[in-house]
Amino acid sequence: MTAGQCIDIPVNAKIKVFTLALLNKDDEILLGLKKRGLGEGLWNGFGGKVDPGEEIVDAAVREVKEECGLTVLPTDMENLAVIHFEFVDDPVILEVHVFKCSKLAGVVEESDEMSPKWFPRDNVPHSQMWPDDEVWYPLYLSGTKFRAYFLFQGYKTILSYIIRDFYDHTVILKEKKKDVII
Ligand SMILES: Nc1[nH]c(=O)nc2c1ncn2[C@H]1C[C@H](O)[C@@H](COP(=O)(O)OP(=O)(O)OP(=O)(O)O)O1
Repeated sequence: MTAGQCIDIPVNAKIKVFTLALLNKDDEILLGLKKRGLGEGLWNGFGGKVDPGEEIVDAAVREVKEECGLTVLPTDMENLAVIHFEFVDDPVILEVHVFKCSKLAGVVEESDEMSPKWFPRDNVPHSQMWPDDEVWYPLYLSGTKFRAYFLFQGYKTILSYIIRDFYDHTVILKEKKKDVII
């Protein structure tokens, strides 16, 4: 999906594309404690920037290998969501492509960037995760594909968000703090 296809951000917005992989085994999800960079100190899925010319799904596969040692195949990566994050006073909007995958090979290994750990899928440490995760996590659990837009003030406060059905763009969830215009 490109910026022009998202109805909640300006067509000419400056976009940086990222991946985020949610890896499942039985009733558990593998999260990594981020050791550095964006989201340091938070439990998160595995992912990062898409390199120039790289397919988004290939970037997702590469980041999984780099960050937790597991091997996944592009064909087993199911596109769950596209989430746009805007930060007040930052002209760059992050476009995060979220994949889920249950076919995992290899051994989980700690990396320079992430310390991985399995959690029960219905009991993840939301107080130590990005605040948006708590909003959309139920959709992941129910297997609902979605598109979302979050407006942040700093990295801890969500000013507004809107979550839409992936296919027909109908609004699933929406909230905004008073006085925020979206
Ligand atoms: N609000 C948010 N909620 C969330 O759950 N994940 C987010 C998020 N904002 C960003 N992310 C994810 C996307 C991506 O997987 C990760 C950030 O990627 P990084 O900065 O770690 O990229 P790279 O691994 O390419 O970085 P370097 O290797 O340090 O260049 O955080």
